[in-house]
Amino acid sequence: MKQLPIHESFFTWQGEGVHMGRSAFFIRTFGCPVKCPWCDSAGTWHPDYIPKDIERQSPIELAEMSVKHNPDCVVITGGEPAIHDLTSLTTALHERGLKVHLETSGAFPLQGDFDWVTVSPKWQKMPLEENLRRADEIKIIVESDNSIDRWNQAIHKFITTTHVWLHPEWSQRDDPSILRSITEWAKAHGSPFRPGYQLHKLYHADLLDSRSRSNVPLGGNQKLGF
Ligand SMILES: Nc1nc2[nH]cc(C(=O)O)c2c(=O)[nH]1
Ligand code: SF4
Ligand SMILES: [Mg+2]
Repeated sequence: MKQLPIHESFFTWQGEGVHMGRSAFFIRTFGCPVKCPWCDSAGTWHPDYIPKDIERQSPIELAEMSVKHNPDCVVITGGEPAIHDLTSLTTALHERGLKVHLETSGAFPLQGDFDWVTVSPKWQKMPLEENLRRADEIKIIVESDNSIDRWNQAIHKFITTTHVWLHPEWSQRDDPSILRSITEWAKAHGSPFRPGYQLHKLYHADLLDSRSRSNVPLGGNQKLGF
């Protein structure tokens, strides 16, 4: 079976979205062509931050590691996991009775069988309509005061889910006008919009597993040369 380049895998809990707080084994694939200026996983793609020791691992090996922890779900994230064919991995996980969740920008066709799909659209590479329709939840990263309005105009026709999360971009998580724009939108529009947060970061939960690597947040810094 085809091996996948893996940036890291670790046991923690899902820090975001509908499944927030559920125990989760994370598999973070290596590689992302989207290149967001505030990416918080730049070690998966940015030339200045790529670790030297990226391993290729087989779907069976990854599934065996996952099942040892008896997690509520296995989250495949990245990077951009959908640049890889994940069919063998999702099969191997399902054969072990595990629920398989995907975190994706939605810009690439999905290959694999997923129990839950989170699409977080990015301006750098727009999501496919079919992925927006398929999404069980959508996560909008609010990076400026008009982010929500712009995304709503761009994608509202393709939204089928009742969970559209509004997350402050992490480097601006204390910015009052970003936070106010989220609160005001949620109050004015109601469902499907919901203010969200990356709760695992407040807990530093992922770092408690020594197999996790520290986040590399670009924080919108254009000088980092992505
Ligand atoms: N605990 C935890 N929850 C998460 N939910 C989505 C994550 C991601 O990086 O895609 C993430 C992550 O990196 N850690
Ligand atoms: S935020 Fe996600 S889509 Fe954007 S560069 Fe980082 S890994 Fe890629
Ligand atoms: Mg993360």
